[in-house]
Amino acid sequence: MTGFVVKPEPIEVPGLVHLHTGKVRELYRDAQDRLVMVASDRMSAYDWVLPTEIPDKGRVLTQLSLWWFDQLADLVPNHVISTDLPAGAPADWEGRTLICRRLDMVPVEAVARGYLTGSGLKEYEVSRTVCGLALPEGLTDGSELPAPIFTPATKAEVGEHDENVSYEEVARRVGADVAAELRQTTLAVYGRAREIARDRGIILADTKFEFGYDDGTLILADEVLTPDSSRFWPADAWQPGRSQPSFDKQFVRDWLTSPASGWDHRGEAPPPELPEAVVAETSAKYVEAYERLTRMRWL
Ligand SMILES: N#Cc1c(N)ncnc1-c1cnn(Cc2cccc(F)c2)c1
Repeated sequence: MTGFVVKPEPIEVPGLVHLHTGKVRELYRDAQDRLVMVASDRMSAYDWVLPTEIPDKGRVLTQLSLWWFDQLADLVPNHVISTDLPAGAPADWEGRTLICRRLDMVPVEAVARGYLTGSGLKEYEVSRTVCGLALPEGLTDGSELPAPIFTPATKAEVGEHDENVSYEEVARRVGADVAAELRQTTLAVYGRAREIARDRGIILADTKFEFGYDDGTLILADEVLTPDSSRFWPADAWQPGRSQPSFDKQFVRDWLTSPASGWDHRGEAPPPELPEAVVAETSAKYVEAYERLTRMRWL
């Protein structure tokens, strides 16, 4: 259950209709029936939206997503129309706002995994499968899979975990043709992205895409290949058999699980505010992810 310590009130902007408050993003619709996606500086960890924001996180991850959309444009079209600020929007939305085509969304979280961890590991430990796909014996937390797999999930209610489903269940829900196109495109995009990341010393362990259709064409939507939608691991610290250090969340996880926080992440109490040092280190990690992946300086 992803909880908010304090659920944010959406900002009212003339001409925009607020549609949804996500864990770390807001969704609006404009007068031209386009979507306006605004990335906040909120961060989630241990199924909570933390009370402390991470400076510049929303802007860094939006610019990273735009860079990935560009890297992938030959594989799949995307939903971004522009990054122009809607009239009357707050100035601090600059750089973290995407104006997007409104699509007929496929109600499936299109997940690709190249490594075994998280919910996939949990299923594997019971059944030696993930989403019903048989995997070899002997795999452990962080193991590289023999080949990347498509492991779809159904979108959970706000605050709940997505539920892994089989490919056959996806085909039952959206039809065989859409299921096949979803799997093929997800694995092609993951394959390209994992190579780009690996060339930069970063393992893209897994990632979640959202797709929609526009006039019969499959379109890549949402945000893509950010540390919020993906697991990024520093390649030089990869060691199967244990939980891998997260590229962006490790400082926060380490502090929240240390005696210094006075918090039990398995309990019901909301998490405490983060110390300034942890905030600064985490903000720097998002900038580092941007600079290493894009090979551009974050100015
Ligand atoms: N992307 C996209 C999209 C599109 N291009 N067309 C129609 N619907 C969506 C859409 C609907 N929900 N979401 C998830 C979402 C994203 C961002 C913030 C949130 F709060 C929630 C995406």
